[in-house]
Amino acid sequence: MYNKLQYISQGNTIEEQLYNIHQALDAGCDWIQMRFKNQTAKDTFALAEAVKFLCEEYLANFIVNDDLHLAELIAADGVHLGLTDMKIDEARAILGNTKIIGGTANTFEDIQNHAKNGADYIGLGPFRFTNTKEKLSPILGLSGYFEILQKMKKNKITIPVFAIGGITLKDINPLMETGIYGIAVSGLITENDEKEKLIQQLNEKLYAKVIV
Ligand SMILES: Cc1ncc(COP(=O)(O)OP(=O)(O)O)c(N)n1
Ligand SMILES: Cc1ncsc1CCOP(=O)(O)O
Ligand SMILES: [Mg+2]
Repeated sequence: MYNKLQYISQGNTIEEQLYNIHQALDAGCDWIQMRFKNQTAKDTFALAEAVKFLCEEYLANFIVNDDLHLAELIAADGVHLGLTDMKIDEARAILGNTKIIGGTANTFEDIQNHAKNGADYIGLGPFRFTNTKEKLSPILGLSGYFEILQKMKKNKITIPVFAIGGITLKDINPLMETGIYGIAVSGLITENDEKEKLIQQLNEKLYAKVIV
């Protein structure tokens, strides 16, 4: 089973990225998604190699945002694909069944398609506005998650759903009550000065028993 907390990396340079990822690993994150936008192929490859090495050292899962070929090249644990990235079934055909493939969703229909096409998990969002990503899809809010998770239940779709977008500690209990599996966060961890304490608090809430 997957960890319930995924850290999405931040940083405009290789050094910033490595610093942030290292801090997250040190503080107890065991699932990293490397998200390094608008960079040269050379720098992205160099960062990916370094992150792979770090994640191996910390026994953490390592997935790459957007770039399936990079994930394949460096033998990452998987890839996260958005609605405008490579299609999930195409990615599955290339990566095989042993790698993790996550897919972004903003609607129930997106989830249906991803589940049918062989995704391992869904990143459903945005929960609320965030500065971390440009061109956000429509904001779902708690009611959006509730509606979509109810439809999943009705249609017996059981793929794990990770909430994403502007999530803070106090959002976790209400979000978990909608039936999500976990969360993917970037700013919350990157910008916190007491990361170890934060991650412990996040995990306590994420792994508390919730009856849905
Ligand atoms: C876990 C998770 N969920 C959603 C996203 C968003 O992916 P995408 O829509 O492709 O946007 P970018 O991250 O590529 O800007 C994600 N990265 N991770
Ligand atoms: C990648 C992505 N996709 C939807 S919101 C988002 C950013 C999440 O980052 P943060 O946790 O800082 O809001
Ligand atoms: Mg993407």
